[in-house]
Amino acid sequence: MDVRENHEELVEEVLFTEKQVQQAADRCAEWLRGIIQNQSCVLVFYMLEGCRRFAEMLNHRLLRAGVDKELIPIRTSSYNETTQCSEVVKIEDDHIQKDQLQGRTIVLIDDILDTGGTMNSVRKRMLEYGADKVQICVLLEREIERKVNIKADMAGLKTQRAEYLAGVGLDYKGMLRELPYIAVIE
Ligand SMILES: O=P(O)(O)OC[C@H]1O[C@H](OP(=O)(O)OP(=O)(O)O)[C@H](O)[C@@H]1O
Ligand code: HPA
Repeated sequence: MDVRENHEELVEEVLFTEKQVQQAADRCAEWLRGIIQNQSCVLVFYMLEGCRRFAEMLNHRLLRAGVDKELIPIRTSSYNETTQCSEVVKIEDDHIQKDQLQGRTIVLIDDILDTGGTMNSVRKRMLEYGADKVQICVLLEREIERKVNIKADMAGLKTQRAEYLAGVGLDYKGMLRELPYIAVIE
C-alpha cells in the first residue's frame, strides 16, 4: 500500500514493532488456550472495530494449536473518530443470547485497555446478564491511574506512555488501523 494512503506520515515513533506485536499475540493466545482448555463453557467476546485484527491473530494461533473456539464480536464505541473517550459507551449486543451467559466464565478481548471505560461497561453488562466471572485480555494495556477499577488479567504489551497510539487495529480519527506495528501519533 502507498505510504500516503496509509497515512504513515502521521507516525511520530514506532512504540512496538511488528515482531513485538506478533510475540505479544503469541503470549495472549497461549493464555487464552489455557483458559479455554482448563474451564468448561467459556465464552469469548471481542470488541469491534479495533479488536478485529487482534482477534484474527488469536484465532489463527488457537487453530494452529488445535483449538477451534468461536470468538464472538460485540460492537462498542466510545471514541467516535475523536481522540477523547466519551462517558457513554455504545454496546451493540442484540445478537447475544443472554440466557446463555448465566453462570459462565466470560473472556473479554480488546486491542487496548486505556481509560477502561469500554471494558468496564461491557464487563458490567455481562455480569448483569448473569455471567459468573469475567476475565480480560488485551493486546496493550496503558498503565495509568484510572477512574474505574479495572485491570487486564492478561496484557500482551504494556506502556506508561500517555500519547495517542495507532496501528494493529487502533485508529487515529479512522486512519492507521492497518499499520502492522503500534505507533505514537504526532
Ligand atoms: O479503555 P478505553 O479508554 O475505553 O479505550 C479502549 C477502547 O477504545 C477503542 O475503541 P473505540 O471506541 O475507539 O472504537 P473502535 O473499536 O471502533 O475503534 C479501543 O478499540 C477500545 O475498545
Ligand atoms: O491511544 C489510543 N489509540 C487508539 N484508540 C484508542 N482507544 C483508546 N485509546 C486509544
